[in-house]
Amino acid sequence: MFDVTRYATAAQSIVGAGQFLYGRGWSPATSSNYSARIDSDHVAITVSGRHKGQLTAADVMVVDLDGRPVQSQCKSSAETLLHTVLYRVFPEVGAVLHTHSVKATVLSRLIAAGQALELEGYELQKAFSGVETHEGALSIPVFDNTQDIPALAEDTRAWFLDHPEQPGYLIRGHGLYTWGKTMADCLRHVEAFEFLFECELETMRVRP
Ligand SMILES: CSCCC(=O)C(=O)COP(=O)(O)O
Ligand SMILES: [Zn+2]
Repeated sequence: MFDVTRYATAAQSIVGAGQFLYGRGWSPATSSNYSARIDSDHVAITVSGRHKGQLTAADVMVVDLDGRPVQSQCKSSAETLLHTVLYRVFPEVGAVLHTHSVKATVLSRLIAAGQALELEGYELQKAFSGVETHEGALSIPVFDNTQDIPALAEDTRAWFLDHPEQPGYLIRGHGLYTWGKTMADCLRHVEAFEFLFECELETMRVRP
């Protein structure tokens, strides 16, 4: 059982996130999925296939941390396990956002297999929770795209148990996953990533 008021608050934060992210062009054509924690065992998450710029509370459902629907006949996001694994690894996380921007998609295809996206020397790194200086390096892993979501969820679980300080990851040719204590933190992380992706792509353009 979950608290209905907490569910309604989580659903509203997801609807608002969709309006913002779709408006920025980062969640086109029904892509992306969003979630917000309700309590230690339940997460509100987008129903699969919904238009993220036109979400209402009816497009948000509840799953448990194994990704099973709770009091819903809907099908949750095809990538539900990529969300629930993060809520298990990081008990303090309150929101997870997955986006499909052009820059995340293109940049992820330019990173060689087995390499991470290294972000270093940018003042905007401080937009990530817990980062106090531009002098550190962020190492954003790029996982190969796959339709085997349980296997990808397990890969991300293993990687982030070892690297809990990293704020997100890319899936090659697919998109970005990031998270935060609150939905506001998580939205700030998406924005920061998008700025940094643009900087990296622009650097490659002027200095190939
Ligand atoms: C049209 S995008 C293909 C699926 C995807 O990658 C995505 O993010 C949306 O899937 P969902 O099941 O969450 O709607
Ligand atoms: Zn996706």
